[in-house]
Amino acid sequence: MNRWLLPEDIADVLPAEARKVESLRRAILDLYQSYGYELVAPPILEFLDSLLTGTGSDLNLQTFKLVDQLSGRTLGLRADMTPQVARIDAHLLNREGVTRLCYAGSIAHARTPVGSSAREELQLGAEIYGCATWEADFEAISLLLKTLSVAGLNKVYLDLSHAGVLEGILDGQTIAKTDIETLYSLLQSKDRPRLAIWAKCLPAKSAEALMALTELNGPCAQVLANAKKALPKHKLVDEALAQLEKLVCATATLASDVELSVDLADLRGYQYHSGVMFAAYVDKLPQPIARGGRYDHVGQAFGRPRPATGFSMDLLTLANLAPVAQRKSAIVAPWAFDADLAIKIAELRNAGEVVIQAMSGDAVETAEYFCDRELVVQGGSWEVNKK
Ligand SMILES: N[C@@H](Cc1c[nH]c[nH+]1)C(=O)O
Repeated sequence: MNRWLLPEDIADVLPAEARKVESLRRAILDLYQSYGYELVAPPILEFLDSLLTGTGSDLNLQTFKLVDQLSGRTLGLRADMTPQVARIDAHLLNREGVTRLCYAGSIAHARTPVGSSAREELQLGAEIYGCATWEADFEAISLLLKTLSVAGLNKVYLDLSHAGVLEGILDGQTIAKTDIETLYSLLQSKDRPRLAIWAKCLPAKSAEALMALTELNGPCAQVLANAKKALPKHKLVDEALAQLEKLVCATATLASDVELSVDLADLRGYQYHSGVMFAAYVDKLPQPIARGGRYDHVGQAFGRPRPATGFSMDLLTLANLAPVAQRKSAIVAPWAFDADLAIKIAELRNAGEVVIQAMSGDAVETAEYFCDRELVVQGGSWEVNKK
């Protein structure tokens, strides 16, 4: 076996792509800064019980585990930074007002996520804590759309959903965790025959509502109007539909090229999501490019209830879809102990040029730069010439 083989669905990021990823990362974090988001950098490893606080079994299954040789305790390699950022807000910052945080860091999945071919991602996201009303969800959605536009992705399909609808329908029923997981996947795949069998144990009204959910998807106004008729009257359901209505109206005023739809059976987020949920899609990618939503219970699990909402995405996937950046042009310089040459190179670099020195006469090989000029001696001084 080749010793340099990498594990399945783990890959290197090579120069031209890495540069694209890095320039996007900088542009997006600068955008978040202009909105007042503060950058945080949680550790890549944590005690497993802390890492999974307030989350569901889906995140547990996605988390790589290892033993800490210092404490003997089990550590988890993060599969999602969002709960870590909630921990920072709840315990380390301890603020009462609205806090906006953003982050960019590596995460790893124990199993390759459906539709993906990578177990490592560069997760980038923004979260708002301390605001329980829809304005925070709206800011998260607006910022998500701006982020995609910074990456050159302007045609976006935004799917909205709400965890409160299902919670309202199932209110008063005791359902085992594993059964709930099956329900999520049946709703996700809109598998009506199997859903009908699954729902047999429920009162007829709840079973009918679950079946109705699989058809409540499509243009927002129509779906929300149908939902009001088809779903049972329940405080949680009514609140969820009212929140979605407000968000849809506000999002429709955004100037970008967004196609909005509602899919009340699409609860594609992690199980910790508790309110409005959204997924953004772009052409040429079957799975969402970004996901987000409300998760008010995570802070509570850390001992300090804090409303929370936000979104995250994989920067590597985003960079892959972003239009190809032009190769930066570069100047090739010889390698020599020459004070004038050193001064000239420093001047050019200070002026923003890329200057690459050729070692011992070898040709410069680079995929990232386009070496279209060279430094040569002309009339006793170093000058830049076209190659
Ligand atoms: N981290 C979540 C998305 C999210 C961010 N903030 C709230 N939700 C995910 O990967 O699905």
